[in-house]
Amino acid sequence: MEINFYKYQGTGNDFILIDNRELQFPSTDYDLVQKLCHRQFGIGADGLMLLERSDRADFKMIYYNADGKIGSMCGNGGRCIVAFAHQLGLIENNTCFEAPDGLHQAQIKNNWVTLEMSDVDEIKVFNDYVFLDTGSPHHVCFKMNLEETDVYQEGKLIRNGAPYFEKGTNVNFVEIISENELKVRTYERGVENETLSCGTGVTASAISAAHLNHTKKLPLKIQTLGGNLEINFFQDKEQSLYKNITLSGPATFVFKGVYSL
Ligand SMILES: N[C@H](CCC[C@H](N)C(=O)O)C(=O)O
Repeated sequence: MEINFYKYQGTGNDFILIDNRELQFPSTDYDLVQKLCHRQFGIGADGLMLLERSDRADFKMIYYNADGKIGSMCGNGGRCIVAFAHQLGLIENNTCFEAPDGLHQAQIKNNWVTLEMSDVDEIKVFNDYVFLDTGSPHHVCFKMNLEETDVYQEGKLIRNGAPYFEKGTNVNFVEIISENELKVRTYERGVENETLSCGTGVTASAISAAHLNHTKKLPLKIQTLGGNLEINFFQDKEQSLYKNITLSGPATFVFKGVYSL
């Protein structure tokens, strides 16, 4: 069997994309997904996405983490699948697609994709961290010096510890740069490592920073190891309600190929 795939990256968060409108991909073969994502034995990626038909939107996004398991929402992946649908000629500049956490509106201009994220109406603030769900679960903590943070070791401990344990969480470390700029580094569950960028993580970090009054202006500009992203939203702080949240940044086609089983 041959698998035609496309490789995309959004600020260095990289994905294998497969056009599965004919449902030819063995979508419950999680070992195969893990193998395809493997950096030494496969194509190599942080995650894999299937583009399928949807009966209520332009297309449907199925997302797997690099460990082969079905993941929750992926923000950079969502931006990349919009660029992929555009490359396939499936959409023009505006789209609405189905993702693990519901319907998403998005816009593409050249290789810049603006993706509307799910509303956030629950933010748990603890002494030394914030927890919220932006389509995927995120633990957010603030650091004075991100360059010196051991994201892998600290992230792994938090991801596997209480109260998350096996189900896990993604873990974000955030440094405030100015009233509308942040630096974010993320340990991703399902990849079980630091990735160069995490879209739902950057979204969670931006909302947490605004919620704690660390930032004052919008849009927020976020630096990740793999490039810059932008976050905007409407904020009703008293209600802990954040809506019309958008994540914007580049989504780039890298190469396509054929994998033989
Ligand atoms: N890289 C992704 C997050 C993937 C979510 C995954 N790590 C999980 O929690 O299942 C992003 O850009 O939002």
